[in-house]
Amino acid sequence: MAVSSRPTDHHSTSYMRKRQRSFVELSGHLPPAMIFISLPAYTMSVPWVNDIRPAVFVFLSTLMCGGRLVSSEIAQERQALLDFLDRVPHSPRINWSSAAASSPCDWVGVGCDPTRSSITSLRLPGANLAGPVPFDTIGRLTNLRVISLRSNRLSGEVPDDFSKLTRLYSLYLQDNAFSGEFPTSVTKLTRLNRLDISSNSFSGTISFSINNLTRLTGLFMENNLFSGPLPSIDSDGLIDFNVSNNNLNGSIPSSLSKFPESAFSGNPGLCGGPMAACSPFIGSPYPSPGSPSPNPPHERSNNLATAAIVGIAVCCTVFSLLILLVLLLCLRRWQYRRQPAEQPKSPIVAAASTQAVPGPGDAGTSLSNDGVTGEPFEIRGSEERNGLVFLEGGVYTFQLEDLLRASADVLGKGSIGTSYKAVLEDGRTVVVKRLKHVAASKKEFEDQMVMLGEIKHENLVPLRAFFSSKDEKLLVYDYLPAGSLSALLHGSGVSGHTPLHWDNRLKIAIRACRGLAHLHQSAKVVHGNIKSSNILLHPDHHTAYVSDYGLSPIFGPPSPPTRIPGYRAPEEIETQKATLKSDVYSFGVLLLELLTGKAPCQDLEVVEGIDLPRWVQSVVREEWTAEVFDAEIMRYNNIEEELMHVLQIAMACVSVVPDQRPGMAEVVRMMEEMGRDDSLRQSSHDPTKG
Ligand SMILES: Nc1ncnc2c1ncn2[C@@H]1O[C@H](COP(=O)(O)OP(=O)(O)OP(=O)(O)O)[C@@H](O)[C@H]1O
Repeated sequence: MAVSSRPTDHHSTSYMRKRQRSFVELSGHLPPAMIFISLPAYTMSVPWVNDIRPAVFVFLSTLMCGGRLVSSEIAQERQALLDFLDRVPHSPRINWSSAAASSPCDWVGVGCDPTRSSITSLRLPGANLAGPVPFDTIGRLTNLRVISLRSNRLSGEVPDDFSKLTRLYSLYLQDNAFSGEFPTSVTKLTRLNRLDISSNSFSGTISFSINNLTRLTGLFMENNLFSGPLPSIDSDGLIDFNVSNNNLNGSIPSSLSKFPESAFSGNPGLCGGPMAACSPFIGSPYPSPGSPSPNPPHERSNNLATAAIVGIAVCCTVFSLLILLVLLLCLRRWQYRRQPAEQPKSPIVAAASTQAVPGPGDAGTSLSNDGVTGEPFEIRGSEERNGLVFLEGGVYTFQLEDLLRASADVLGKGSIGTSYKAVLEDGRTVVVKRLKHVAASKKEFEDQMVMLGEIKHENLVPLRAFFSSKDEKLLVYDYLPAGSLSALLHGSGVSGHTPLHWDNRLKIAIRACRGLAHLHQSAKVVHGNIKSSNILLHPDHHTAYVSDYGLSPIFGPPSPPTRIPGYRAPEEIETQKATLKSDVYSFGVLLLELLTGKAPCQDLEVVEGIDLPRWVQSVVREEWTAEVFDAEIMRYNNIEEELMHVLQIAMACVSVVPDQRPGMAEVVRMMEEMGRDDSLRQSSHDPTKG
């Protein structure tokens, strides 16, 4: 077959697969321009399309470029890229082909505009690039919006012709060996939104011309050798700023004093702002050009007698020590008062943060998407950033643009959409759920999300943010690296099945039902989709968090037909409406799943899994109760009583008649009755305790 005879390159194939998974590209609801971008990525999954891609490219280019084979602009940009690669040592995975029919838009790390007529992004993080960036190579790519050359071994100065990249809005050069003075060429890029030159060897003073970059939201210059005073930087739009670990000195300009101490630490000569107060001898911040320059210290000293200077110095030192002492005391009092009001760190975020930052080679696979925009709107208790609404108590500071640029892996396709693990440029990981077939109006959707965002419980996965436009509905959650109960019990994809002790099963059950009881009682919210893939776990494998709650109202009734039938109560299947009591039924099935280790029926058509309640009933009726339990947990001693107790609770939950099922609070009470829960209750507020 043509497919097998075609030479394949492992790296480019895996890159293309990653491109396919970018959640922006996988849209079924994107604006037409974005669908056009997506098309090449989609087609990669069809092998024969891959074979005819070069021909199709030539044909389309001919059409679009009025008969010319490739537009002259992209041809020049293509040559600039080849010149760059020719002169810079690089990893073999960058296999850009100089063959005439090869479009740069299909090359690893290169992104183009929707008409494929110009190159708009160059992302080569961790690509083993070494040595200086040659002049007159990247500088010729004047249509670039994003450059990411981070985590390489690039050295020397940033070429002057970077100043020609005036359309650039993100420049990531961190984690290289660049040196020389502050790269003033970048201060001509007035559209820059993010500039990261951290972890390099830049030296000298930070140029005041940085103030030309009026659109900056993130400026990262930490871990360099910058010295001298910090210029007064206009920080109105700046959200992220860092100059830590340099050799800067002098007082921190008031415009920057809103940033935390960590943004300045590691500069022993810096003072003022969030750092210790300056001594009266330390000059005011680096003046802006044009402002009268203060007398240099040596001139002043010439005017004073040595004895007077010594006298003044001693007095001032004593005086400043006293002031410092008073300030420290005030600070301690202030911190003491502030402590109880501080937002507790979410255990989920803590768990997520234990996840390693992805390797440099993992990133840089998604496209920015100018097509996804939402009208700004105001919602009480939330913060809107570029269409992305962060809900109350939010712990994230990224923007929609960052999310769209993040590399994304499909975690799974569920009944209501697809979930992606999105790794942001700064290494943070979140889960983005892209919903499909939402029936609610924009207002209803937003109201429901804001209401869900207000629900807080230690066993519920909090909804962090959402995005809503006519064609697109996205939800953002914390990423839980340990995955779901379903994956642990039944194995998932490559990860095989992991044994789960009875103790842990019991703790998971108790914690999940506490989360559900909170939903039902305090928030009066029906979960609507309880199942083991919606019970997410802490790496300790016994702390559980219930996810995906309260989404039913935005879909129907009828509820999405693809919901797993094995968890659905008989009346729910009939009426297509989830209720508090149908949740109890689903939780009963979940308990049976924990007891039996068997997966409930997944699909009514393809017989997969079993009708757990009916199967358990039939086995128990024939007095083979012991056969019900998972052989894996039967290895433990003295647990029979607990097994029977949980089995009874489960069977009560799966009663056919809804009124005969207990309420969720009652289920919690019965589960806690076993007396196994004391340690849980103590530790439940402290995620560090087992
Ligand atoms: N916050 C998260 N952290 C880690 N994994 C998650 C997270 N949310 C979902 N997942 C996992 O991603 C996969 C897909 O989840 P998704 O919720 O889209 O589908 P589902 O749970 O299988 O079905 P449904 O859409 O009906 O809830 C599942 O294996 C789920 O356990």
